[in-house]
Amino acid sequence: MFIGIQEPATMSVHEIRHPLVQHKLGLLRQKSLSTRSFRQLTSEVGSLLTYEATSDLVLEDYQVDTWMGKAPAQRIRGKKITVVPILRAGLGMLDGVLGLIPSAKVSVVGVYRDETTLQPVAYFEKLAHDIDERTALVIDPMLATGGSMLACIDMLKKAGCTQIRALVLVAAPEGIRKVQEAHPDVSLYTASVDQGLNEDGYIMPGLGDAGDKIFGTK
Ligand SMILES: O=P(O)(O)OC[C@H]1O[C@H](OP(=O)(O)OP(=O)(O)O)[C@H](O)[C@@H]1O
Ligand SMILES: O=c1cc[nH]c(=O)[nH]1
Ligand SMILES: [Mg+2]
Repeated sequence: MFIGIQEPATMSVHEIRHPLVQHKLGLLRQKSLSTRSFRQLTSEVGSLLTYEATSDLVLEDYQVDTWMGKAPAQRIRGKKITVVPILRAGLGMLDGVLGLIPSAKVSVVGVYRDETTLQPVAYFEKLAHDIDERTALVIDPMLATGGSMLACIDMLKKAGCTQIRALVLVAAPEGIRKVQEAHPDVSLYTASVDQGLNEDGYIMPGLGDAGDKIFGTK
């Protein structure tokens, strides 16, 4: 029997208004931020989004042996999670997510957005062999047009994965709509639903090019 998180029939969008998340998001938006600080904050917000996205994991009761004998305790039932970073920028959130779920399997997906057409180009896929039994937490700092997230979800579903949650630092309404229409069963956790996209497909105000900021490539 699959024991995981039960997904609602329609896509739910969770904008996490927690003060720590909003404070860190403000810092991430600063124009002059070092690669080191951007990387650190991306990981921290990734961790806080994970905390929210796992708040309905199913618990089971058990007895723990303590210093004074048996005592009632609870543990997560199943523990079947795979984290799915979308290369490259998704790697920036991975440490933070694994900090809270250290034993999760990691399924890596490579997708980049063609700079001219804005269309997603899938180039890598290495998924947990039992992904059909796992809840997937897809991580990517940016949901812009939604093309990259859609390409990733398509890969996961093709491999038999039925429980998918997307964790992004910032989301554009255009991308949310696209994912919502194609995959209403996928829930989204984000620090901010931003204003929208500019003519180059960048999120406004967004974070700029997250991949370049995490890896220091521009
Ligand atoms: O919603 P979309 O319009 O598809 O855009 C979002 C994608 O763009 C960025 O990746 P990018 O293509 O820059 O690749 P990188 O992470 O390797 O820099 C970002 O990390 C998302 O994956
Ligand atoms: O605003 C955006 C859009 C796509 N990719 C980014 O890194 N930033
Ligand atoms: Mg990039």
